[in-house]
Amino acid sequence: LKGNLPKFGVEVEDEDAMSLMVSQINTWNFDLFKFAVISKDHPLVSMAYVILQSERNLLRSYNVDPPTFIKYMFVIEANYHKTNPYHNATHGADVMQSCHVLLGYSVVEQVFTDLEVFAALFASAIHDVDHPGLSNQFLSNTSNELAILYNDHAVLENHHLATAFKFLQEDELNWASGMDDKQRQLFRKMVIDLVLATDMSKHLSLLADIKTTVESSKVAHNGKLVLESYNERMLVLQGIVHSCDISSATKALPIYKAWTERIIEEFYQQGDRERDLGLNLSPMCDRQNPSIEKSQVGFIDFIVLPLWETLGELMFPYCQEMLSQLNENRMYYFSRIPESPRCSITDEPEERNNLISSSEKRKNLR
Ligand SMILES: CC1(C)CC(=O)N(CC(=O)N2CCC(N3N=C(c4ccc(OC(F)F)c(OC(F)F)c4)[C@H]4CC=CC[C@H]4C3=O)CC2)C(=O)C1
Ligand SMILES: [Mg+2]
Ligand SMILES: [Zn+2]
Repeated sequence: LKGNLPKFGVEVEDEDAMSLMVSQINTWNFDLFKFAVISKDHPLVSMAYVILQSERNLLRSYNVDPPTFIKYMFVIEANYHKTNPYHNATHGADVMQSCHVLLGYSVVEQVFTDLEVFAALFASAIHDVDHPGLSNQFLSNTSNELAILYNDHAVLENHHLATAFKFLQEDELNWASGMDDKQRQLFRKMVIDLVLATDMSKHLSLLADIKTTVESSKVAHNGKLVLESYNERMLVLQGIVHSCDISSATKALPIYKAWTERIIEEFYQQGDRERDLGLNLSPMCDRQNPSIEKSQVGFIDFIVLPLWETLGELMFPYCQEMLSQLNENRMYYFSRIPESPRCSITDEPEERNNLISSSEKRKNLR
């Protein structure tokens, strides 16, 4: 099945522009939005092919037939909703590329087996497939069939996994047929553990477990992490994938702002539906009461910074650039938090006299 595959997995207009972008594939500030345009709106197919085939040669290591893998990735990409402002194929490609960068740092390189690296990159690529642009809470509150199917537990994350593995059952998409049973079983177990760890309701327990590992982790003399058990190794990989899933605030400001606009619009669209359904609006979902700057500062302070600080300790001296960018980005939004709306009674005395008292108003209205 050695069809002559295009160099980047997909046909592109401008091979030179694509080659130039691909030469930046190992950088943290890779511009996924530009890549989505240059790849002719196939950012996930081309990202997966470039990383797994050209950069890491992982397809060959596991007898994966490239044309079959590409066909599979086209189906996965087509099952990310293009209409989602945030949870679309570009986000999947972004998390995969971010993961590729972190797994390239020498402190973790050679610590993980090829199969573990393959599982983490594949999990990143499929981790939000068929995302409806709505939260687990919304699906449960509205008794969505997915919430019924998965009993309100990690509903979206279970659905992303089931969707990705269901396609793998189809003969013409089954790129894993070349792996031996033991490898395929372990690969499937790891991908499940990794995608389930992207459920934000698991964030605090995952962070606590990673902190415990950081305290106990022995960094070997060669500066490599020493991770004994499967659970320890999986914990670090879960931390890496989850950190990449909430890495937008660690990227260059223009990229971060673009992701923020997208997630907020997606939240607003959910809020519009909650309003129509007479439900309480979820946090940050009310376009009539925007709180973008405060939410970003809160999200950074409560969630992103604690996680990335811990990852920075685990992978020291790496991830320092992310932490400094994160602080810079925090200041950007913090400095733009609008001061609380001025109270109705102005502090200019003459104006105050013009304001008839509310009881006067009420009298006039009678
Ligand atoms: C209200 C606060 C002061 C205190 C607080 O408790 N929280 C958390 C909160 O309310 N959450 C938890 C995270 C949830 N969440 N949020 C995502 C997300 C992504 C990119 C964002 O911006 C930018 F980086 F692009 C972003 O910005 C945020 F400010 F909205 C949120 C996703 C993360 C992973 C999986 C699916 C998305 C998911 O589950 C949403 C509910 C606060 O955020 C601040
Ligand atoms: Mg998700
Ligand atoms: Zn995600």
